[in-house]
Amino acid sequence: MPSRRRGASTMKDSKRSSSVFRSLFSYTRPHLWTFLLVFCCTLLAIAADLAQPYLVKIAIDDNIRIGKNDYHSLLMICIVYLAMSIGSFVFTYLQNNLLQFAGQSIIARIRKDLFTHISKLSMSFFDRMPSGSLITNVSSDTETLNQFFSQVLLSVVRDGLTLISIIVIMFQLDVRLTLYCLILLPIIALIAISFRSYMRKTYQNSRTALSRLIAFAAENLAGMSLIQSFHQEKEQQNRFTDRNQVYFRANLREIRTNVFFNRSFDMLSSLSVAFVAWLGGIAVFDKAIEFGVLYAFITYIRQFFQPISTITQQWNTLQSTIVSVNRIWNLFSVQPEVEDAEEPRNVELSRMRGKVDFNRIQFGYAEGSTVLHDLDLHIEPGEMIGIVGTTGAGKSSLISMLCRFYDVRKGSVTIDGIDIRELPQQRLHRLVGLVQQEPYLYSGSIVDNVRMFDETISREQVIRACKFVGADALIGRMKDGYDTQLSERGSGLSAGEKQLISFARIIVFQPKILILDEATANLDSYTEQLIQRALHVVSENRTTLVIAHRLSTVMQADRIIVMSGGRIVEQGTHSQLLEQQGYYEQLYRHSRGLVELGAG
Ligand SMILES: Nc1ncnc2c1ncn2[C@@H]1O[C@H](COP(=O)(O)OP(=O)(O)OP(=O)(O)O)[C@@H](O)[C@H]1O
Repeated sequence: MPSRRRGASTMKDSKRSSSVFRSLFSYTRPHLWTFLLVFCCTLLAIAADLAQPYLVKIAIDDNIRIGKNDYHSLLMICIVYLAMSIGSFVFTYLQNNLLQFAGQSIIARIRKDLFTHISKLSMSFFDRMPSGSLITNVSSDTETLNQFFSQVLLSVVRDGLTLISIIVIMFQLDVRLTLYCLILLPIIALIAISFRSYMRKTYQNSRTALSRLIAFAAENLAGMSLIQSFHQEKEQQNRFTDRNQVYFRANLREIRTNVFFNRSFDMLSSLSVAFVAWLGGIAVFDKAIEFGVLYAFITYIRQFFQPISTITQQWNTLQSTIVSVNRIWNLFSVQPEVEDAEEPRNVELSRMRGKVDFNRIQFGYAEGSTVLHDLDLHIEPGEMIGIVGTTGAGKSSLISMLCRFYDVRKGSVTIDGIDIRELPQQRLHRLVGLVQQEPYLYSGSIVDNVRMFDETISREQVIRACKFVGADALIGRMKDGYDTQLSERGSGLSAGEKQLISFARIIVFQPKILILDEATANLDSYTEQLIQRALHVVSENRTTLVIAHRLSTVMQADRIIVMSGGRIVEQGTHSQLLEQQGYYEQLYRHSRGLVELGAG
């Protein structure tokens, strides 16, 4: 029964939308007084606006036409008219500013909460969610919400009230003429409704074309080095031009539709003025109404179309607000898969020794697939473990278990006998330090990058750490030394330089357990020596796990773990493993170019 199903899903959608909007309004609660003030300002601004034609009507009918030559009253009316204009200006100014203040404060709060929420989510979430889409959530979706407060809400209140007030005043001026004018209402509604859906389509088309264009540009900028090295500039320019053209055309169509809609309303407005002038003119000839009434009527009928046109146009913004709010609340409703225990164990970090045990763990990223099989590994405090294995063997997955980026499916990971699920994650991450293959540097100074923006760590501590790992000389050569500002992702620094800075981070944060993921891959031999020395320094008195493709990196390790297909297949020192003449020995010989892996 498709129709019944559609009905049910529509009900579900509308229930969801209403609950989403309820959550949105919970953000508005602290600003209720501001909104009340905005409402009062709006009322006063509308009153001041609408009083003006009425004042002219009084001037015409009660002063000018009768020929009383009552200069005093006329002057008073002019002064009140002027006061109304100033009042309208002041109240509209206040209304706009207050509303913008409340709207921007709400959006800033939502943006902050959203960022905080996202940063607490588990790695499995980031595996599923492309970062481009998250950027859209944090930036443009919240901006659309802002439009809701600054445009839609304002329009509904201001234009809705204006419309009602105009109708009331028109009825008060002349019932018959008002009723004639209201005949136009169905025509207006028909035009508004038919334009509304067309405008929505053109709006959506142009938004889609724009986001495709942005996504394409972002992807290309990120991969520019690859494009240039493959001489693909021309091809990419052509592809960009195609997308640019699509957006250009979609945008023009949207603008054309808007202009056509606005002009149609203007025409309708002129038509109704002609209509009122004709009917009202006859009524004035017949002395059924006064001339001033006709003047006020014509002015009001002109003002009548403006709010309808604005409200109709806000419909699009309201639609995109609903989409954005839904997207934002979808994100808010995602719960982290890895969570702190209800009553986490509070351990003294300085007392931890760094004994690590993987107790028969099993893990897989997706249901039905297993990446780590019943893996058992016990590491003594201060021991240096090298982890080797071919691509996809499960090395990084094993490390992710210790960092608790994911939770094990079976078994447990313990540090000094404590299950890491019982530790607060914040403590765990102070206990376990990770240096990735491509260390991530943020835009900011070197000092801030080393202390990860933690102001409790002093500049002196940072400098000491950099000296300790041998990064001091390199930083000294930079333009502003430790205050050198790094750009996004630390571009401008070599891989080795980034690596040294990330080692300094480790020294500053003093984790008891250190993980190095391919830290010395892709380095020239001089930098590698530098890094090896730094590695030696930082791993002292720390339990260290080093993942390496190049066996030379881990030959000095206390123990080498050889992984294959998510299992530990061999372990021992370099010489013990060579003696065994097993898988490690094959890897070793392969790495020295003696045999092909798997041959024989
Ligand atoms: N985020 C993920 N989502 C789904 N599957 C993943 C994810 N990360 C890794 N895998 C899969 O898990 C298996 C083990 O991958 P893992 O990255 O742990 O291997 P690795 O030994 O570290 O490999 P490499 O040396 O290439 O980094 C692979 O089959 C891989 O495709």
